[in-house]
Amino acid sequence: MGDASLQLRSISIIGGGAWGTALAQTLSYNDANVTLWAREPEIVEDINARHVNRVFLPGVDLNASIRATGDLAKVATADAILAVAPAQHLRAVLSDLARHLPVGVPIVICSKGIEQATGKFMGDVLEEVVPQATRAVLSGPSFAADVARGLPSALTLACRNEAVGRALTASLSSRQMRLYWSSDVLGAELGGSVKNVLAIAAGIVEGRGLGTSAHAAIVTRGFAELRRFGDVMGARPETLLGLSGLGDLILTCGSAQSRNMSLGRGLGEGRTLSEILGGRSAVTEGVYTAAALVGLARSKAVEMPIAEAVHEIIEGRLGVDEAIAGLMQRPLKAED
Ligand SMILES: NC(=O)C1=CN([C@@H]2O[C@H](COP(=O)(O)OP(=O)(O)OC[C@H]3O[C@@H](n4cnc5c(N)ncnc54)[C@H](O)[C@@H]3O)[C@@H](O)[C@H]2O)C=CC1
Ligand SMILES: O=C(CO)COP(=O)(O)O
Repeated sequence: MGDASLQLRSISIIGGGAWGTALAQTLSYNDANVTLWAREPEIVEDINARHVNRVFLPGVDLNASIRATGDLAKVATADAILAVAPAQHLRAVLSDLARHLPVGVPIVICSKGIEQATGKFMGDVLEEVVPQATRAVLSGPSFAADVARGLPSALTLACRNEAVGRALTASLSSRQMRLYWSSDVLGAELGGSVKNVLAIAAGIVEGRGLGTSAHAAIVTRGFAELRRFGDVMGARPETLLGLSGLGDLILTCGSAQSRNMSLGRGLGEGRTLSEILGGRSAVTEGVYTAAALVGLARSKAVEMPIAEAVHEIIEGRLGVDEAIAGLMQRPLKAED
């Protein structure tokens, strides 16, 4: 599959967190030079000198061919760029990168979130900041630690330009990471953003000891919210039912390996948000996306009671038990 003329010989990854590092690791075994941009000089040093990222991906020996840099100009000339900074910082990083970029370079959004200040998805942020780029999204069920260890995974690669999309799918797939091409860019990034908020709810249910029946209920009704929101936003139903939607929801809600799920679990156990966030350096996207998601849903008159409850708990306006009682006592209605 793919257009040989678009074969990627060099790939740059913007973001030296767990996911950027895991992607660098898996792609370094394909036939491409991989360069990772990290914001922290100690991570650049760790990767170049010791082939590890002890802060964000401890315990993984990285391929010595991966080069790291703190200079955005050095990563701008690659055949494709993977953008993996946290959602609330992506605009700033892309703005710094923009002036170094050639026209038409494919930029693949791998971050999952909605910008709080604007309510925009990352693809829209990219289009605003780097209008000359070809936009793509890589999303699906994939814990960085699994991918970095070479365990099998399957993800969606979305790009409206079919030739570029198929070329990216071919070049970024590996024996361990199987990609499926889609032209639904918004649908592919919507699932990954919304599931982080829903995973906090699933974690709360677990932390509160509400049982596996309640867990199944929250994931299923959460998916109903994701689908309702996706329909109104213009995502395709098959995308929402695919890897980037239902697939990532199942993964993230079902494992405490998820930062979002484990944060919810902590809240359910009675810990405060600041206690939980104070003890971690990793980004927990759902905490920041919840407000943006609820704002967008309200503006489009989409009912999302679970996302609303998560938002109210995060804002400190609602207790966990009140939120659960509120969800259980909503007026009875047809299942949709
Ligand atoms: N970790 C995972 O398993 C996966 C993560 N993702 C997504 O990838 C994105 C990045 O997450 P991770 O790599 O896990 O991050 P991480 O939690 O491992 O590391 C935090 C990252 O945030 C960066 N950062 C902190 N402050 C910043 C600032 N002011 N400006 C720019 N960058 C800043 C750090 O440099 C570091 O790269 C997120 O949107 C996440 O949802 C997607 C799939 C899997
Ligand atoms: O997006 C992810 C898996 O697909 C990672 O989820 P967390 O950010 O909740 O750890």
